[in-house]
Amino acid sequence: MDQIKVFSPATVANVSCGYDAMGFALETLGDDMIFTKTDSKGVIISKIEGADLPYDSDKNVAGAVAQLMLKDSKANFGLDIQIFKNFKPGSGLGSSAASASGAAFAVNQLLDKRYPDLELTKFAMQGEVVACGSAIADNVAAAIYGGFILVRSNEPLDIVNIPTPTNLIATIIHPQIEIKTEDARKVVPTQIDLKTAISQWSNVGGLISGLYSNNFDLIGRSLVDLVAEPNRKKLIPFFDEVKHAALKSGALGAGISGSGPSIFALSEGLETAKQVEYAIASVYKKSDIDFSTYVSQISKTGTRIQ
Ligand SMILES: Nc1ncnc2c1ncn2[C@@H]1O[C@H](COP(=O)(O)OP(=O)(O)OP(=O)(O)O)[C@@H](O)[C@H]1O
Ligand SMILES: N[C@@H](CCO)C(=O)O
Repeated sequence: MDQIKVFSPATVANVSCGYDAMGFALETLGDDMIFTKTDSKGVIISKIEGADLPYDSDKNVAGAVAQLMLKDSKANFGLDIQIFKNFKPGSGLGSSAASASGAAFAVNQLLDKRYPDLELTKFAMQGEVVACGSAIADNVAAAIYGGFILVRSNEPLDIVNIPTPTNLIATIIHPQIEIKTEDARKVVPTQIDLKTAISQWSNVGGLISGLYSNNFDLIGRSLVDLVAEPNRKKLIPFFDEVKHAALKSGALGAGISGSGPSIFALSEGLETAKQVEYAIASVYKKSDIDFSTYVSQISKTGTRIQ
């Protein structure tokens, strides 16, 4: 195979109670990327559409991940990468993770599937270091594994796929302001008290149990974040109003997607998810902030060949 076209999904990290530990992939939103083998070694980024991003292969996460993998595998070829961004960097929807995971997946295909998903996740995490300075696994693991994932351990890396009810639907609103993950991480406390920690890990247990058992009430009760959301929500205009509108219109729960500014809600069934979309869009319609909304199933497959 000399060329491959891949789709790499947008992802919702944290999912309220699981800061840096949980995430899921969206079915309908993501980036397209084309990878072509070249005779000369090295990685060139020849096209980027949809966002203003570095062409320098050391600074673009896709280029950085591809270089690492070509070096590690002692590949006898180079790469030309084209990136078509369908959602903006700094959105909280894992833009850098989509590029990093897309690169890890595509290069692996061109190497005849040498690496398992866990190793691909480790390579893609190095892309997150380029994007925000931290080797965060939640977005990239969700993109590579698909579905809903738990990062059970960072060292050694241990990713667990959590089954999800098929009629669990995500509604997303993305106000068009940019929040860099690096900045949003600075407002999250590095220490929390035991009472807060107990509530947080109880909710993680409740959410995972609810996903396994199709218990929508339990999923809703568990979508609570006492660690990142109270500190980050001030960065997101109308966050409380959007969350209130989502819950009032039938969502099971709502919270910040990744490091924001996107806000996600989870609902039982497409019809409710669309009502939630209408309700939360109404909040931003009253302001002068541009926004996009998405309604999507949780992607079972994640990053895939187009
Ligand atoms: N291929 C790429 N795609 C997206 N961002 C990239 C890419 N290459 C480099 N970057 C840089 O990564 C930063 C964006 O990453 P950041 O983690 O802040 O946003 P995000 O991935 O949308 O957010 P989140 O992880 O919260 O969902 C920007 O500084 C951007 O220039
Ligand atoms: N877990 C990360 C996701 C953003 O990449 C955060 O919330 O900072």
